[in-house]
Amino acid sequence: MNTRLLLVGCGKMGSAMLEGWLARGLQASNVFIVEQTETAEKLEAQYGINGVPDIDHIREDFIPQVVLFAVKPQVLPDLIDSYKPLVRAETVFLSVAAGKTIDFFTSHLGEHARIVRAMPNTPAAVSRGMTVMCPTENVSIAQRDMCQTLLEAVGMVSWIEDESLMDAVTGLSGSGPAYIFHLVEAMAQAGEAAGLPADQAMTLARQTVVGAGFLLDASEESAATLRENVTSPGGTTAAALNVLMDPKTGLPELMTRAVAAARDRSKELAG
Ligand SMILES: NC(=O)C1=CN([C@@H]2O[C@H](COP(=O)(O)OP(=O)(O)OC[C@H]3O[C@@H](n4cnc5c(N)ncnc54)[C@H](OP(=O)(O)O)[C@@H]3O)[C@@H](O)[C@H]2O)C=CC1
Ligand SMILES: O=C(O)[C@@H]1CCC=N1
Repeated sequence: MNTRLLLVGCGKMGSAMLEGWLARGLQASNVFIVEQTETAEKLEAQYGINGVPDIDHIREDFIPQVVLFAVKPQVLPDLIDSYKPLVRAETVFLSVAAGKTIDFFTSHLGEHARIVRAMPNTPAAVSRGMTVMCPTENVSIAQRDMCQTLLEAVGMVSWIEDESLMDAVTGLSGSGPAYIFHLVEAMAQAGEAAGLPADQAMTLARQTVVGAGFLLDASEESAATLRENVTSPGGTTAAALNVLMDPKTGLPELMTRAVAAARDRSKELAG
């Protein structure tokens, strides 16, 4: 947790990771954050971290080991070239931007730049994230280990060699937390439709998803077995699952389309 880190963009995903790292002992003095002026000032007040409005304001003797791009993919083309002076063997560029390919980074930063394309998710804020990473060949073992340590501090890490899978990763675990939050909304809405008061329906939906998540985490059983444990033959759950598991109109079909839509959007964001 002593990595010298330059965090470019500290919005929802950047701050989710940062909060996880600070909770794990990342030293604020080892971090610079590039953000719009007002946000930089707020972050400085909130975390005691050096916040600067652009790369030109970084202390000259600050040589980052990791430059983490956590800005929207759409703004990356405008700012990426200004980071070229930071290219050196000891610096790895870690991007979490959806869709932005390794080719995009090498075309702007040059072939010598060491790049790791990553896809985390927001549960990183509570150290329960899922991050998948894909490195360029020139990323050293030590640099891979450094990225692994950073991201492992905020959840689980997995590496892939085939970069083309990053779009599917984005569609599943990158965007996935939103599907679960929407499930809570849908369950609450359904509870209301079944006759419960709105606030009670939301409490029940929320706690059911939280409880099921904890059970999944604590148990060594598969998701299928945990589902079966709830399902009495001829009972209420079976009646609901007949609807949810319908091969034509059920959740698997709907989820397949949702993940494919996210995957396809990730491909488009490559630009
Ligand atoms: N949110 C998520 O669940 C996940 C997001 N990602 C990826 O993370 C990246 C960030 O997404 P997210 O955090 O949701 O987006 P946000 O808009 O919340 O965060 C981006 C931040 O970057 C700031 N910013 C804009 N321009 C610059 C600049 N030139 N220099 C420095 N900072 C700048 C924005 O400031 P301002 O708002 O003032 O413009 C904002 O605070 C995206 O590429 C996304 O694909 C990956 C996995 C999950
Ligand atoms: O919605 C997005 O584009 C980003 C990438 C994954 C999650 N959020």
